[in-house]
Amino acid sequence: MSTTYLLRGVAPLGGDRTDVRVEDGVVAALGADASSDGATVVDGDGLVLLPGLVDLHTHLREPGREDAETVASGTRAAAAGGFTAVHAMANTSPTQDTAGVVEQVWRLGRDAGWADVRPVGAVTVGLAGERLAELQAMARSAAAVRVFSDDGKCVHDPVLMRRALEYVKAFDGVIAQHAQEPRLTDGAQMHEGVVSAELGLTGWPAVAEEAIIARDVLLAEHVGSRLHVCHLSTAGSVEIVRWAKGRGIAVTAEVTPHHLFLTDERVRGYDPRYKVNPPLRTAEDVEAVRAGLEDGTIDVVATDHAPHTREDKDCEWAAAAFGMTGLETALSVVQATMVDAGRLTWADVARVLSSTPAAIGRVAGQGRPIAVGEPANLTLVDPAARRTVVPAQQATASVNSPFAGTELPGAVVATFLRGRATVLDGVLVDPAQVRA
Ligand SMILES: NC(=O)N[C@@H](CC(=O)O)C(=O)O
Ligand SMILES: [Zn+2]
Ligand SMILES: [Zn+2]
Repeated sequence: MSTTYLLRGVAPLGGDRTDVRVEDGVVAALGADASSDGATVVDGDGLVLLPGLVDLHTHLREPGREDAETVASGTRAAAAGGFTAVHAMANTSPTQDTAGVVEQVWRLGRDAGWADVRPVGAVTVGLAGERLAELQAMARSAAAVRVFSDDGKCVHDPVLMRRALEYVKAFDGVIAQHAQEPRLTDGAQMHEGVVSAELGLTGWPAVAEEAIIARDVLLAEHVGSRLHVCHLSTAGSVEIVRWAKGRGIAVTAEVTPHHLFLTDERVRGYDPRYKVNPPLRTAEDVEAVRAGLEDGTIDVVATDHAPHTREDKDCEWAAAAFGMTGLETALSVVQATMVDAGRLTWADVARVLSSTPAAIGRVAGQGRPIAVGEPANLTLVDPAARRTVVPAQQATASVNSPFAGTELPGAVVATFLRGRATVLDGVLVDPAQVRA
């Protein structure tokens, strides 16, 4: 029998305080109807209750790079960050380009029990950009793939991109594009601008991202399919997506926490923790992505949690891998940059970090309203908490956080996956112990 919880005096979506009873995996009662009989009481004084967070863009690294992360360690990090579902990116080894591999990842997630794992299927075989992977077989597999991406690589061949967009319509899928024209980013090490010129590093121009997004929204319009833009990072990209939405094109876009917070000025110290794809941009770009998230042009915040081993990160700038961890700091960064700045409400946070990513990924039972009878996928947050990020204390198996040593607002007090606590009193609760 599962534990029953009474969340006392919590503020759903930051609104009025109420009691919430969690029983048998669902929200069983609200307000005066929510009795504490037989329940473990959680004091919710000052706490905001959100639907469990859903990440559209997570690298779990298994199979292939279990030295950087596993499905178990990555989903543990997800639970610690308040997530109840993650989309596991396809750039594993072997690539998630067959029904067999996506089912393996889905099963590892189910067995670990920390969060729902929705594998992303590769668009092309081996991410090579040459021929389409078995999209339909992945969609029809137990993993029920709906999001397809060659993330890390761009589907740069327009004919292949057109075919992929056409093909996924049959099973309500979406192509999530890593928008990067490869010929314009050959050997690029950071954002192309004033700082790259001063440092003498090969630059990565904004147009390399914007040209692909412009092409893809037109392709999506032409074939009448859904397009999702991964980790959009420039002011020009925001403008193109705003234009496309105005035209009625079915495009959605995500921004990462790090692109909401950090600029290319960080690269001056040559610390590879700040090396990421797409690169950290300018202060003007940061303001544009914040404004885009505020006005709804950008639909989603997605972590692009990209764990790397010390060997792959602790080296000279040019040799270091691209990527930063993010699952355990995402909510705090969104609070710092958007909520505390008065640009998003907690209800907006629920939209950009839960209901909209769940809708884009067609994730059943996640991102739902906090209402009686709904699955109890919930996150309880203390917005008044402050903490300094210490990567070695995080649940992720890697330490490449760009926020190490930074003080951030907010803390996850509890996470519930279908009524079972994966985090309680700010401490991870091992699913294996609950089952035993
Ligand atoms: N974001 C990154 O810098 N790296 C990602 C790939 C990606 O998201 O493009 C990775 O897999 O390490
Ligand atoms: Zn990417
Ligand atoms: Zn990625």
